Amino acid sequence: MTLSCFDLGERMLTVAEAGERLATLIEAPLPAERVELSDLHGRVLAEDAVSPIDVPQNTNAAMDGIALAWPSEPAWPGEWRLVGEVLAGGQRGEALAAGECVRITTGAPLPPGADTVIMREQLIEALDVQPFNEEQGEAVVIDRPERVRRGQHVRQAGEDISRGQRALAAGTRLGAAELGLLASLGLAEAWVQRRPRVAVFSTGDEVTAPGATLPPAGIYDANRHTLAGLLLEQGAEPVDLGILPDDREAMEAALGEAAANADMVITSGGVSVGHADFTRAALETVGRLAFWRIAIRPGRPMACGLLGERGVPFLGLPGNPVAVMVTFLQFVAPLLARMQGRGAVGPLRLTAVADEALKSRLGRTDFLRGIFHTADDGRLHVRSTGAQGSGILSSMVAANCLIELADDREGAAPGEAVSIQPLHRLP
Ligand SMILES: Nc1nc2c(c(=O)[nH]1)N[C@H]1C(S)=C(S)[C@@H](COP(=O)(O)OP(=O)(O)OC[C@H]3O[C@@H](n4cnc5c(N)ncnc54)[C@H](O)[C@@H]3O)O[C@H]1N2
Ligand code: MOO
Repeated sequence: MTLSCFDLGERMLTVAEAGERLATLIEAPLPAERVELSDLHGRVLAEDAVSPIDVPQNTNAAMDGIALAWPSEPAWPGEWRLVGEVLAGGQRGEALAAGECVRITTGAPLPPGADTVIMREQLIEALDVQPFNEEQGEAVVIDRPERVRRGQHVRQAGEDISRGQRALAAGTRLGAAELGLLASLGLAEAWVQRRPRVAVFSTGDEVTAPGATLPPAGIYDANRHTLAGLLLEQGAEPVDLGILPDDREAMEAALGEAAANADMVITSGGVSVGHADFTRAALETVGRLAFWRIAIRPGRPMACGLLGERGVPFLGLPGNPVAVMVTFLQFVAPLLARMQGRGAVGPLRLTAVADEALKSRLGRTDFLRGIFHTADDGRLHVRSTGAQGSGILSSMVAANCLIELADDREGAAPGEAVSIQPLHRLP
C-alpha cells in the first residue's frame, strides 16, 4: 500500500520522499488556453505543434550566385548561358535546359531541374548587368569548376521540418528559439497551459516592506520579492498578498482567502517551533497538513498540505531567505512544472570535483552555495561561496550553483566528485 501524502505526520522525510509526496498534491495540469504568439514567451505547450508546411517551403539557394542543373555528360561546359534570374520572393516555372543557368539570390526557389548553386565570388563573369537582360545572351564562366560539388549551397524543401511533422512536443516551454520556430511555421497562436496563479505572502512581526522605515528590531522583507522572481522564472504568475503579522487568526483568514483565488499558496516564515510560529497551526485549521519536516539543510521546517475545499496546494517555506530559495528550487519548481503539464522536471545536475573540503551531515541532504568553473583539466571544479548561514542571501548572489551533498555522505574531501545544480542566471 502506498502512503498518501497525509499519512506522514511528524516523520522526517528525505528530500526524495518529500518530492514524491508533493507530486501527489497536483492531480492534473491546469486547463489550456489559446494565446497569441506575441504573448507566448515562457508558456508551456498544451499540445504538439505540428507543422502545416514544409520548412523551408521550397528548395532554395543558400548563396547569391547562379543556379544550374548538374550536367549529365562528364565534361562541363566552358561557359554557361544565363537565361534568367530568380530573386528571393520570385519564382521561375520553366525548367533549365542543358548548359543553362539563372542568376539567383539567397532564399530564392531553384527553378525546375536546377540542383546546384555556385557562389557569385566563384564566377569570372561579373554578373554586373542589372537588371537581367535576356537579349544580351550573357555567358558565365565558373572559376575552378573542379571544386563544385553537385547539390552544393542548396537548402532542400522540408529539410528543417516537413509538413505534418511534430515541430515541438506538448510540454515544451517556449523560449526565444521555440517562438521563432512557431513563427516560421506560420502559427500565430498556440494552445498553452494556463499560468499557475500563485499567492505569496511573508509572515512575521519583524518583517518590514522595503521603502518603509526599518523599526529597531525589524528586517526588510526579502522573501516576497525573491519568490516573485523565482515564480516568474518558472512561468507562474505571482499574486502579492503582502506581509502578515504573527497572529493565528489573521493567518487563517489570509490562507482561506488566498486559496479561494489561487492555484497555489506560498508563505515564508513561521513554520518552525517558535512561540510565534503559526503557519502550521493555521494550515491544520483551514486545510490539511501533509508533512513539515524534511532532512534538508537549509530548509528543514516546511509546512506542506492542501487548503480549502478545492484542495489548493500550500507550501509554507521557512523564513530564512536562503532556505526559501533552496526549498523553492527543490520542491516548488517541480510542482509548478507539473501544473503546467511538464511531467517530471527536476533540477539540472552535473558532476564537479570539489576544490576544498565541504561539510555536510550523514542522514541529511545539504545544499551549499557554490561557484563552479571548467578547470585546465577540462573538468568542472567547484568551491563553496564561503559562510553558509541560511540568512546570508549574498551567498546566493555569489553562487552559480548549489552543491548537493546527499544524505548518504558525510561531507566531501578535496578532489572528490560532488553533484552540483547550476543556478539560473539572467545573461
Ligand atoms: N528550536 C528550533 N529553532 C529553529 C529551528 C528548529 O528546528 N528548532 N529551525 C531553524 C531553521 S533551520 C529555520 S530555517 C528557521 C525557520 O523558521 P521559521 O520558518 O519559523 O522562520 P522565522 O522564525 O519566521 O524566520 C527565520 C528567520 O528568517 C527571517 N525572515 C523571515 N521572513 C523573512 C522575510 N520575508 N524576509 C527576510 N527575512 C525573513 C526572520 O527574521 C528570521 O531571522 O527556524 C530556525 N529555528
Ligand atoms: O533549515 Mo534552516 O533553513 O537552515 O535555517
